[in-house]
Amino acid sequence: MDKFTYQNPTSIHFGQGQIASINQAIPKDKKVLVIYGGGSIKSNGVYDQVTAALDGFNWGEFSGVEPNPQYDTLMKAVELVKTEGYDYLLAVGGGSVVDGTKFVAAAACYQGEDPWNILLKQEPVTKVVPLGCVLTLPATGSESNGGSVVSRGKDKLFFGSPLVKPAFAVLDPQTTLSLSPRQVANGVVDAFVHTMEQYLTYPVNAKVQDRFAEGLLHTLIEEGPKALATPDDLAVRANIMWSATQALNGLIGVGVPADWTTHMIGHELTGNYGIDHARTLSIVLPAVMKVRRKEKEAKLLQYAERIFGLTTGTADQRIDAAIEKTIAFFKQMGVPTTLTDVDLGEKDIDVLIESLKKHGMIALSEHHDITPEISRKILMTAF
Ligand SMILES: NC(=O)c1ccc[n+]([C@@H]2O[C@H](COP(=O)([O-])OP(=O)(O)OC[C@H]3O[C@@H](n4cnc5c(N)ncnc54)[C@H](O)[C@@H]3O)[C@@H](O)[C@H]2O)c1
Repeated sequence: MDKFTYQNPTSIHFGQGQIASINQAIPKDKKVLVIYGGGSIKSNGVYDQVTAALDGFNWGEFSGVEPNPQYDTLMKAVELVKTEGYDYLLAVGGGSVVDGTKFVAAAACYQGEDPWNILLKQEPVTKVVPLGCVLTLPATGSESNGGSVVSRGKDKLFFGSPLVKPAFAVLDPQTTLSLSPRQVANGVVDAFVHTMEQYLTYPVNAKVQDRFAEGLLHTLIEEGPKALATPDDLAVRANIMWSATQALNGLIGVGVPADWTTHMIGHELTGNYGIDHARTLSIVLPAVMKVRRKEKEAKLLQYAERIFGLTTGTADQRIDAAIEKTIAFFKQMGVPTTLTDVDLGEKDIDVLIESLKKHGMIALSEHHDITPEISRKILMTAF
């Protein structure tokens, strides 16, 4: 196991009715800006619960943060924070709203030339407006990590800072009951791929992280299809919600290598073609598993045995079967697993490779050896 320092400062308020706890979680002297998306929180009762919990606070609101939050929209919120003197941000929504709020938190305190450089040039974040969140879509883990993904035109870029980890996150599974089957499936697949990207590398004798990751994979494989078949089952939603948080709150990733190739190629698919984030991952991950089967052999065999009980046949046969079972799980969740499924052809690959190069994604993987040519091979394998 590699050495690490781990701290997760986000207080989690989990369970039905926990939105009320934001009344105690935010300091009373703060002026709070509630940031949300297209308004689903107004039809599912979440907005009413949030406003009730903010009784007695000085607060305002900013709506309209899009899926794959857009820089120009977020900069309007930054302006509002500065002109109105908000000193606390409350994100209410899915990963896009939480990510967008993290950027607002950092950009509102940014002293440099252009806040886009936080993403483009990875300029360090030194000060932020504090933030908390009410999560309505279990998927990204953004509710208790320091990551954020923001889009500007076709550029979809990532920044990370411990300073933007939310101070608290409310996770009430009840809020997820209004999600469409598509968004439920996307969330399960996103959490599954986060786990895989921190697990499917090479062994470093990190038994706790491995078995924790395997527990999350088992849970998502068991509960994901149930969430589609019995959409009112709150117990299923609770298990998915907690899995998604644990998949990317840093815990399974400490002391082990990670391979974010699937996410980085996936961002180009969303940036260029608008494909839902999770649906890019279900297309790219099986191809990464196929192309990198030698580099990942030991962990692929462990995955085959511990997740799918595959113990007979040659190593190659077990790996093939594990990849097929992964694809079958994605198909069960109703997400695409090939570029053909989303109507892309070979001509689109040049566009994607150029975007990867433009964004500096030229040395991906746990070995930093996935060049644009290997990314091309991965994409060609994804048909
Ligand atoms: N910060 C991270 O660590 C991290 C990790 C992975 C992905 N991401 C990013 O997060 C974004 C995706 O976030 P997401 O998957 O949570 O989806 P999302 O926030 O984009 O939401 C998807 C859709 O679901 C709707 N929605 C949300 N909650 C709802 C509810 N309870 N009922 C009905 N509709 C609801 C939203 O309005 C939106 O239309 C992408 O930009 C992705 O790149 C971030």
